[in-house]
Amino acid sequence: MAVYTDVAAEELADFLKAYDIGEVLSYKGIAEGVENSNYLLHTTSGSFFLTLYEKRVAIDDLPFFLGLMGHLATHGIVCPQPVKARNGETLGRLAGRPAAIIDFLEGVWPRKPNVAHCAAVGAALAKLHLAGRDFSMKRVNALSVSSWRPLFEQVGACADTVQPGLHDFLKAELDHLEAYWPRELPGGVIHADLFPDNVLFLSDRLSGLIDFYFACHDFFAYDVAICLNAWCFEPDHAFNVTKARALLGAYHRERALSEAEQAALPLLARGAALRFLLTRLVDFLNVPAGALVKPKDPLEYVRKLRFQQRVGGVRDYGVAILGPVA
Ligand SMILES: Nc1ncnc2c1ncn2[C@@H]1O[C@H](COP(=O)(O)OP(=O)(O)O)[C@@H](O)[C@H]1O
Ligand SMILES: N[C@@H](CCOP(=O)(O)O)C(=O)O
Repeated sequence: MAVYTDVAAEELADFLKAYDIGEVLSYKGIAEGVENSNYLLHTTSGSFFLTLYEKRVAIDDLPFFLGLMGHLATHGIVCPQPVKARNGETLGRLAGRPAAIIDFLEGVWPRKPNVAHCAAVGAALAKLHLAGRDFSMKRVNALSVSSWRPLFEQVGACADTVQPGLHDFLKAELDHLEAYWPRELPGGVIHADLFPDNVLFLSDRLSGLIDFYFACHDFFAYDVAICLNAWCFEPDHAFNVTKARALLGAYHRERALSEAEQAALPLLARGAALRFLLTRLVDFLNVPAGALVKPKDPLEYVRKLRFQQRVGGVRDYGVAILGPVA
């Protein structure tokens, strides 16, 4: 459950006066997600999603996120569209937080992703990267390699209360990544959080991408690495090369991964694992009093990072070097 900010019915009714989406019939806090306060909103005009943006979303970044969703839709990417108030604005303020209403997408996120899901996500990610090439707004990745040491220092010795020895493990990994992080790879707009809970399916068809609140400019292959970690491990923590091959192959057919991107993938996957390990650690150690949220397990990403540390090359992802696309 992620509701950090409660919304009183009177506040909501007043907020909705600025919109042309009918009268409230019901609104309920959403049990999923950990970053923002989300409500499923039913009005006499239909179903919507109301999001109150919390600590990790900077208000100045919201025009980028909301503008990106609008831009991607013009390129055929199915994603939520921000609802404009009568004054044309997509961003408002509710219960003391920046807030927006976006349309509700039908679909279910896969709790047990299969190989077909991984192929669909690989293709969708490549299409998203291509669609973002002419998006005019820019946003630096606030959670790239330069942000990881401050997160590590914020956690400090408390890391060892989560797992003995974790502090030194994190420090060694951070030193390595800062020393070897790639300087130059193809980049552009990336989603940066395309986990299964942010990809909706209707039956076996991918029906929508959601949660663009970490979207930014960074290496395309880094976004691929995030998906390798998020989609290609089994509940018993084993890496599934069939899923990885499906995801990488589908991506490559839409947007060819260069040899340099393929060579960098294992290191990028280590960085992607460390990034989510650090934010999960911070959240795990700092659950706000009274917040209705179930923090995600940092140790899941310790295991994923240890796997990625042992990867020697893309062959360990089940693919030979991906050649030119026919
Ligand atoms: N526009 C939408 N349409 C349908 N479901 C949505 C939409 N946005 C979010 N959800 C649902 O709410 C959950 C939490 O949303 P998400 O944006 O991931 O949370 P957070 O704001 O914490 O990142 C998602 O996993 C999904 O199930
Ligand atoms: N996907 C991240 C945390 C952010 O999750 P969200 O559902 O709030 O977008 C993770 O799994 O650590």
